[in-house]
Parts: sequence; structure tokens; C-alpha cells
Amino acid sequence: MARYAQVQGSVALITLTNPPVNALSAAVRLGITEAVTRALRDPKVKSVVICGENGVFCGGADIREFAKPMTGPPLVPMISAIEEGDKPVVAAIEGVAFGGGLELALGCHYRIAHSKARVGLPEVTLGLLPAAGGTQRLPRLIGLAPALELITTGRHVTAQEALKLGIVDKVTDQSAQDLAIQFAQEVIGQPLLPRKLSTQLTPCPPDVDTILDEAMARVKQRARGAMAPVACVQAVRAAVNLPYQAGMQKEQELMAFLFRSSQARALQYCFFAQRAVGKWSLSSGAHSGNSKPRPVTKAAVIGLGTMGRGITVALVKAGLSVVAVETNKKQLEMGKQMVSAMLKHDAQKMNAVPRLDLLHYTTDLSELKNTDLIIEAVFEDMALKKEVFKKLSSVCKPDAVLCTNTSGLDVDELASVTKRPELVVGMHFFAPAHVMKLLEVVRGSRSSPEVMATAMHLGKRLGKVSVVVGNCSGFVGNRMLRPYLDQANFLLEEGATPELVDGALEEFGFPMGVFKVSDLSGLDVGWRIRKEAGLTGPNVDPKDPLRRRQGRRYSPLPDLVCEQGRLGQKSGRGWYLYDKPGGRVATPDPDIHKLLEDYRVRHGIRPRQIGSQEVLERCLFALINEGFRVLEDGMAMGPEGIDMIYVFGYGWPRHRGGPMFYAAMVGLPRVLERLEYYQQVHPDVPHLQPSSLLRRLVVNGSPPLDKWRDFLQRPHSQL
Ligand SMILES: C/C=C(\C)C(=O)SCCNC(=O)CCNC(=O)[C@H](O)C(C)(C)COP(=O)(O)OP(=O)(O)OC[C@H]1O[C@@H](n2cnc3c(N)ncnc32)[C@H](O)[C@@H]1OP(=O)(O)O
Repeated sequence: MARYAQVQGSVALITLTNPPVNALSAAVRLGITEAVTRALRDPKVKSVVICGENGVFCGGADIREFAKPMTGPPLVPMISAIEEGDKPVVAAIEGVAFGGGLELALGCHYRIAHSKARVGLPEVTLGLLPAAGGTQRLPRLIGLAPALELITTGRHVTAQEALKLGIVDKVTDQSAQDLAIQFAQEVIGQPLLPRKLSTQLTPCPPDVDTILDEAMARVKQRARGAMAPVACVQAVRAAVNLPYQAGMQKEQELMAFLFRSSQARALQYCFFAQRAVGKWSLSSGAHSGNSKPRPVTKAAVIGLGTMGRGITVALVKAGLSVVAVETNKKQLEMGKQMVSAMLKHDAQKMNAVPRLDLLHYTTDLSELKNTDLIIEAVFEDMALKKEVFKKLSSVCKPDAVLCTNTSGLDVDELASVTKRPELVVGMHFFAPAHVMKLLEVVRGSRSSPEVMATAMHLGKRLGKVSVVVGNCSGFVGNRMLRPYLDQANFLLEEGATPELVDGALEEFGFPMGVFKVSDLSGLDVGWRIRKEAGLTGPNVDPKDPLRRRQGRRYSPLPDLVCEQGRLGQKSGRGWYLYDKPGGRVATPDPDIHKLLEDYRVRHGIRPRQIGSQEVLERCLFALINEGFRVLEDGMAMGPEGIDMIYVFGYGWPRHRGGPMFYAAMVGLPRVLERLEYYQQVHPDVPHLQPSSLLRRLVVNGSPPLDKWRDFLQRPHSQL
């Protein structure tokens, strides 16, 4: 796992060999330890170079080993032995040096990086801290403030920035390994003590306490309950206040606490789940490994509303040439101005030139005859979308892929109006589409494996986390959101306020509670959908009482709020009050409290005290229950897909792993017991009826999440 060679007569070359990222597994740590001992002992060796095979230095500790008992030599003494040795050791960094990989390089006396390399300490994103001396050596090398920033965010740094910060000593466009070997010979005999970071003091500005206090306040505000960023600041504080060994002791104590935490488990689960969802498979046997995507060089977007504009920007940023289509000149011009402004703004931030040359605007659909893939992003109306798809089917080349950005309409119904249903697929982007990482790729019953591969591959090019989902109403994300929204509204009826519900959800870790999100999205969106579904407005069954629809409990509260012209942030009033239309700062509104009180009086509801626990259990467990139904119906590949949808699309706190992981952490028997309780209290809410999969899992001893698939009834997959 580490190869040893002697080169140029006196240089020992140690190569990490653990593809694909040379993670520091037990075998690699043993290999490095043995190789370093040999190099230090061999009198013919005067200096050492450490590098990684296949153009990657090291992706850090082997994350898969964290769940197993520790074996092999630990990292800390291994790195100390390198630093303490009396021969200069040079790290040759190609590809990446992340986490333990960078800590290994910090233990070396010199670091040389390839110009395309990236370095960083991303442990915080896994719920940990850089516990192989990273929190003690990096501040000593680059100073307090930059070290705090890198360690608390886990940000990746380019070789050029690393050089500026002083993390690396040289950057080269040629082979980092060749330059390191040459350099290792040049530094033989030079004093090593100043290069041993553990012997140095952390350079400290006079306002050191202010910097640390501000960093702590910043991470607490951003972390939304995540513990690792807070521990990172505490560890770096030790690098300032304590001698090196005592600082290391502190680092180890903090690490021991984080390592056992459910947050670290959740974040490490997310790391692998994010990668797992890219490896899709269909019930037909087709999968990401055997299905080739079609080449897409020219794409088109139909409709330049909010979604269409974001999708256009995302496509251009990925380097695709894009035809943007609107129905009339005025809309087209408006869309063009917005898209150009967004691209310019983005380019300015990146110090780049906006690729406006990749765009062509037209009102004429016949100009799409040479496009490889078309994304329809018109108004969410089935009749209108069908009309567009009919036209596309006749004007586009026969093998062009037709995608719809619907957020929940039937993909099969749309496909049925085309002459190529096998080339139709859903690509459900989330607003703003050029920012949000989630993409639901919706498989229609006739979508071909090739078309699925094309949509998934395009998602990857756009930098999205793409998840294959089945074609059911609302797909996965919005389908699970309905019971969550319903519960939030019912809680208002029963005595809660929007700020009480939102407070509980924000305390849990959501960036915004459900009512603030609704205000941000615009309350009229859901109102229109409810009208179309016959839940409110002229199509309501006249026999339905006000608080019952289609045989189940219904809360008309959101409709009443809309009827008052309170449409959310855009109208300056929604569930909250804003200082002006378009304002963003939500304040509780006495008018809403009055509306709720009057409503309860009108309907004879005695308000009760509602606590955070009830808010969380009713909102989150109802959503989770629907997640189990999604799995049961075969609409998702597995719980990992659902979790990534919620983490990347709906603000579910990553350190809680996603709804299905959270259910497993809480304990499935507890989730079942609470659902059963609430179902008894609210028998008219079918969403609270525990799903049969949840029951089956509990009966079978609550197996771990990766075994849930074994308890699905077959044949189950609709994918
Ligand atoms: C204490 C804690 C210490 C000391 C640590 O070091 S914690 C680990 C810190 N390191 C990281 O967080 C880096 C994690 N990895 C990455 O960011 C990326 O994988 C990468 C930039 C190194 C490579 O990216 P990319 O080329 O896109 O490839 P993938 O991300 O798809 O990864 C390829 C496969 O390698 C597996 N992998 C990656 N890193 C690790 C790791 N540190 N330990 C174990 N396995 C790792 C990854 O899961 C992929 O595997 P498959 O999914 O293909 O099976």
C-alpha cells in the first residue's frame, strides 16, 4: 500500500498506492510507517519524497474504516515520526491533498504542488475535525485567521491560493514528483528545525481573542446546531493558547467526542449516499454502468420564467450551447436581459468572462431542429405542456431528448402526445435552478435507459446531485412535502402560531421554517395547485364541509390567507409581515394571530399549548411516513435517494442525515409508536396511518437502513 524506491542515488521515494484516492487505510498507514522507518535508517538515503500513485496525493483517512474498530498504526505518531526525523521530507502533491492527506503533507518539511492540485481540511464536513495535528500545525504555518477559515469551512483551496497562503512552498505545471525529487536533493544539509511546524509558535496578531470570538460567533450562527465547526474553533484556540503537545491533547479530546456523535455518522452517511445515488439502476436491469448517455452539445430551454432562466444559466455555465425560446418578443427580451445579468453577475464573482456567446434567443420553435436535448420549463399546466411537447415532437430531430421540468405532473401523459415516448424524461430542477444542487430525474414508464443515462450525465455536468425517481404525483420530494405542510397547517388550527412552528423546525436545523419558506416561494403557487385539485375555489364538492375535502381533514387556512391578498414576501405580507413588498425580514404579524383566533372561534376549536416536540413529531414523522410509502411504491431506488433529495433540495440539515436516516437514528419503533398515537388522535388524517413497510421493519427488529430493500414487497421497483 506504499511503494518504496531509491532514486537519484540518495532520495527515498515513497508512493501511496491505494486507488482511487490513496485513502489512508490501515494498510497504507502501515506501509508509510515501514517505508519512513527504512528511509530514516538507511545511511545511503539523504532525503525523502512522499507522493501518491495515479496523479492523486491523498484523499485523507479512509472514511469507510470509521465504522470499524481501529487497526494499524495511528496517523498522529506516523506523521510525528516524519516530522521528527533528521532527513528532509518533501510532499509532492498532485490531484488532491485532503484531510489526513494534507496533515501528512504538513508533517513533511516541504510541500510542492502541481498547479491543478487542490488542498484542504474537509473533516468538518464529515462531522469531525482535522485530528492528525491539522488544527495545531496549520495555524502555526499560515496564521490564525486563514487557518480558522479553512478548518471551520472545509473549503478546498487551489494550488495557487495554497502558495499565496504559504501552505505549499512551490507550484509547478510539470511533474510535482520530479520537481520534489530535485528539490529534495537541493535541501540536503539545510537546517530542519524551522521546517518542523510543531516546534513553531502560532503567529498571532494582537486582537487574537477578538478573531477567535468572532469565528465562534460566526460558526454558531451558520452551523444551525452542527457541533464540528464549534469544536474546530476550540481546537484552533488551543493552537494559540497552549504548547504544541497540550494542543494535540485538546485536539484528541474534541475528536473523541465528535467521533462518537450521531452528527458524524449522519455526515459520513451523506458522503457515501451522495455518491451512491449517481449509481442508478432500473428494474429492467439497465444501470449506470451499462447505459451510455447520448452526446449533448446543443440544448434548448422552452420558457424563460424563473425556472427557465435558472436552467439556461446552469447549462451555459457548464459550457453547453443553448437556444432559449419564449412565446413573444417582449417575453424573450425580458428573459434575455435577466439571463445576461445573471451570467455577468456570476462571471464577475469568479473573475471570468460571461459566456453570452453560447446563447441564441428565438421565438421560433423550428430553430430547434439541430438541438440534442430540450428542456421544457413553461407554466405548470398540463394542457400547455402537452401543446409544447406535440410541437417539439414534430420540429426536433427524431433522436432529440425531450425533458420536462414539471414539479409533479405526469411524465407519461406528456410523453403520450409525442412520437418518441422513450426519449421523454422528467428533469425536475429546484429554484433557483443555477444554484440549487438537486435534480430529480423522473423515469416515465417508457423512458429508455439511454435517455435516463443522458439526463443523469447532464445533471453531473451541471454539478447537480441527480436522483432517479418514479413518475408519481409530486415525484419524491414534493410528494413527501404534502403531509408535512398539512401537519403545519393543522398545528395552526389547534393553537400554534407560524413563528412557533418555524422556531421548532429552525431549532432542528432547517435554514427556514415551513411558513417562512412558503412566504418566500409565494403562497399563490400552492393556492393555484389546490384550486386545480378541487380542494378550494369553484370546483370544491358542495357536499364537503369547510374543514374536510375528498374524505379527509383539510385546513382552509392557507386559502384564507391568500384571499386577503397576503401572497408572501412579494406582497409584503404572508404568514409574516415584511417591511415592504419583496422584503426579506419576517416579523410575526398580529393580524395573522387575530385571523387564527377568529378562525378557531368560528370553528369551535379550543386552542391548546403546543410544544416543539409535537411540532417536530407531527411534521417530520408524517413526512418520513410518506418516505416509507415512496419506498414501498418503488418510486425511489432506496432511502439514500430520498435523503439526498431532502438534504440538497429542501434544506434538511445535513448533520441529521436526511429524513430516512433520521428515522433510523430516532429508532423505527419510536417513529411507529408516535405515528400510531397521532393517528388515534387524528383519525381523519390518512397520512398519519403508519406505512406497512415501517411496520414490517419494526416487526423484523429494525434492520439498518442499507437492509431496508430486503423488506420491500416484490416486484416493487417502478423505476
Ligand atoms: C480524522 C479524519 C481525517 C484525518 C480525515 O482525513 S477524514 C477524510 C477527509 N477527506 C475527505 O473528506 C475527502 C473525501 N473525498 C473527496 O472529497 C473526493 O472523493 C475526492 C476529491 C478525493 C475525489 O473526488 P472524485 O474524483 O469526484 O471521486 P469520488 O468522490 O467519486 O470518489 C471516488 C471513490 O473514492 C471514495 N473515497 C473518496 N475519498 C475517500 C476517503 N477519504 N475514504 C474512503 N473512500 C473515499 C468514494 O467514496 C468513491 O468510492 P465509490 O463510491 O466509487 O465506491
